[in-house]
Amino acid sequence: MTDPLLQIRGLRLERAGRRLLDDISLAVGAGEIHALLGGNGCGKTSLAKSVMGCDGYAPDRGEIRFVGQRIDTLPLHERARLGITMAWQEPARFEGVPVREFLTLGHPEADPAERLRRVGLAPWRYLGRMLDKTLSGGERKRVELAAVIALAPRLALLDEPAAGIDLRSLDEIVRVVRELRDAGTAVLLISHREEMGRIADRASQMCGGRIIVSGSPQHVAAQYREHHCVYCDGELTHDTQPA
Ligand SMILES: Nc1ncnc2c1ncn2[C@@H]1O[C@H](COP(=O)(O)OP(=O)(O)OP(=O)(O)O)[C@@H](O)[C@H]1O
Repeated sequence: MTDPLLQIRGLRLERAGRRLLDDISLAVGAGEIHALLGGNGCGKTSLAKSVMGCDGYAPDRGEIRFVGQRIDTLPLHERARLGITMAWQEPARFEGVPVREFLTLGHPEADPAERLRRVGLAPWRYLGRMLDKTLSGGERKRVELAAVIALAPRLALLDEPAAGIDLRSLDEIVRVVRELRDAGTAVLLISHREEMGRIADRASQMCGGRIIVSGSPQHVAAQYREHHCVYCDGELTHDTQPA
């Protein structure tokens, strides 16, 4: 890969005496889907939050570069301005916001109906709804993806876009993620579902805060299925080692 859009080197994150991220190195190219697979609690979301610049996730070691520029000390809003966006695993922060408003945040001139159509949702059915528990999981994921697409980000961090959704919705989400990639967005696709790895151009598997294998999606998915982790034996995270 020439000149990756996102380049992470030697990233370490320690919190509450635990090493949540341990020597993470990862590169994602422009217009590439990179799947980050791993079981519960292995550090996928923590890594995404470090890249996005969320409060409390500044790395203790290592660097994050975006288009060659160090971004690990920039605040979240500056990273967003550079074109990085994240779809949250738990979009609780937008609970109760009208769908129409959610899809035009910061862009009052935008057409929310067109945004819904792009993710296969009928505008007449959803524009009057709220982002709350009356939306099904799959509907909510699609509304969330519609908001990401609308931003046309250079890098989208998608945290479990397929969590809790049915097979039909999964097909829709796969289609939308591919469209995002085809429009030039680099995607870091976080999932614990092996089949999401298959839609990627490259993949990595995390375990215990480390990346234990990177390569072709087929290779990583096969490894993930077998879960041959050389670093841990079912431990969720590695305790911080004394210096
Ligand atoms: N700020 C924090 N302070 C202490 N521990 C944290 C913090 N953030 C995350 N953790 C812990 O770090 C580990 C990794 O969490 P993370 O959310 O990154 O995992 P994940 O791979 O995304 O898991 P899942 O698939 O279950 O969402 C978990 O054990 C979690 O409890």
